Formats: sequence, structure tokens, C-alpha cells
Amino acid sequence: MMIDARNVSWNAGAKPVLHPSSLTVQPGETLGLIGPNGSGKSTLLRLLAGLRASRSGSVRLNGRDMAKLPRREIAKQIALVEQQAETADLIRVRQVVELGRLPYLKALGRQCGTDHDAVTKALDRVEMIHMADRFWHTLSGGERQRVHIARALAQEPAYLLLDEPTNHLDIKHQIGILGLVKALPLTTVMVLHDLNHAIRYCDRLALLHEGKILAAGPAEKVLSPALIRQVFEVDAQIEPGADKENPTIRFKARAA
Ligand SMILES: Nc1ncnc2c1ncn2[C@@H]1O[C@H](COP(=O)(O)OP(=O)(O)OP(=O)(O)O)[C@@H](O)[C@H]1O
Repeated sequence: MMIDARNVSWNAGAKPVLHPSSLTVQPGETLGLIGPNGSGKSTLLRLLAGLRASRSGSVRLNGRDMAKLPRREIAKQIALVEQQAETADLIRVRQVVELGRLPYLKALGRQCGTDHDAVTKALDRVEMIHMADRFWHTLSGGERQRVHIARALAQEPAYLLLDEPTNHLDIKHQIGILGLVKALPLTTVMVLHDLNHAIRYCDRLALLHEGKILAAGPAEKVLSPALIRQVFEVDAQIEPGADKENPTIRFKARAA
């Protein structure tokens, strides 16, 4: 059970956005994609989700070439929450989450008790069950983000792919969502900007820079002060955490 990307790449017109890159998502892990704006993180995530066709190589889902798999079959395995995911306005929260059940619907499109339970459970997990009947357009940015995550959970995927899942969330819900994601018995890939969140909530990190995976592995290998300086152009100090827990990175902006 894994997603295995071999030599995948993507161009926007003539401009290479992701140079040929390889990355294996290991079963059960939480893998963080980190890197500066425009480094290719979302592009790589979409390639891993089978939503963007690679110019080279292949992405294999549990050993099968994803380019040859029906979309519905992929959707039963992989749920993706994109940045700024849009939803039609005149729809209620529960209906948004029900969209996650589409890959399972039979020909007549009727939802059954299992679908209803999966939707309720997903809303409960992101603490949005009390807003199940609210209209989408009445939600705050953070509430919308939690509903999108609930939609992905209702899909009951084996792989959860999240692009900046803490966007719009206050600190309580940032920690809540990341803790929830880490605790789920799923394989997760998430794009994160907060390097301290990446250390705390990911088992492994892949650092992207200018469309290339510069390093991949455990945080202590990937996040050295030298690499942080090279990629993010900030000076950083890595301090050991209390009780030898996760280290903390402190940043110092460089003088211009
Ligand atoms: N459809 C597209 N057409 C043109 N350029 C694109 C397209 N998609 C991505 N790009 C460009 O490719 C580069 C990488 O984009 P991508 O969204 O993968 O970066 P990212 O690392 O996720 O960035 P961010 O942290 O800002 O979200 C950017 O310079 C972006 O402008």
C-alpha cells in the first residue's frame, strides 16, 4: 500500500515547474512537503493525487499506474484538500461533506445509512457537527477549511493529501487539525509552511526548492541551519525540545 512517484515532472508551458523527481509515500506515515512559495509543492501534491498528468515517469498507487486507473477508483483511495478549494454557495455544510461519498454512490445516486454515518462522523471529527445545517456562504474561512477536511474524511480514503490544511485556522484549530490528522490511521501527505508544525506532526519531510526535491527524510536530517539558509534565506537556530521531544526552530530575518 503506497504511492510511488518515479521521475515525475510538470511544466507550465515551456517553464519547468517540477523537474524529474521521485518520492515514495510509505504506508501509514505522515509526510510533510515543505519549501518556499512557488517551489512546486502543490504541483507535486497534485501529481501524487493523480490530478495532474506527469510529463515523465509515473505515479503508482499500490503498484498500479495511476494514469490507467479510473478516477472513481482513485477517489476511493485518495482524498485531496486543495488550497482555496471552492464550493458552490447555496449548499449546506452537510451537503458539502456528502460530496465525499460520491465515489461510493450506486447508479441512482442514493445515499445509504453508511454514507450518512460517514458524513456525521467526519463532521464530528472536525468539530463542525453543530453547523451541519448552515449554508456554506455563512461560514468563516476557518470553518470552511474544516468542512473541506470533513469532506475528505467522509471519502474514507487510505491516503489523505492536504495542501496547507492550517490555512485560515486559529491556533487551537491548527493544533486540533494537525493532531487529528497525525492520529488518523491513514497515510498522509501535507504541504506545510510552518516548519515547527512540520517537525512536530510529520514523520518525514521532503524539502522542495526551485522545482526539485532537495532533501527527504526525518526532520533532523532535512532541516539543518545550512539548508534552511540556502532554501528559505533566513538564519535559523535549532534548539532541542523539552524532554528530548521535538526540536524547535527559531528564525532570525537576515539583514537586507
Ligand atoms: N497552471 C499553471 N500555469 C502557470 N504557472 C503555474 C501553474 N501552476 C503552477 N505554476 C507555477 O509553478 C510554480 C510552482 O507552483 P506551486 O503551486 O506548485 O508552488 P508551491 O510550492 O505550492 O507554492 P505556494 O507555497 O506559494 O503555494 C509557481 O511559480 C507557479 O506560479
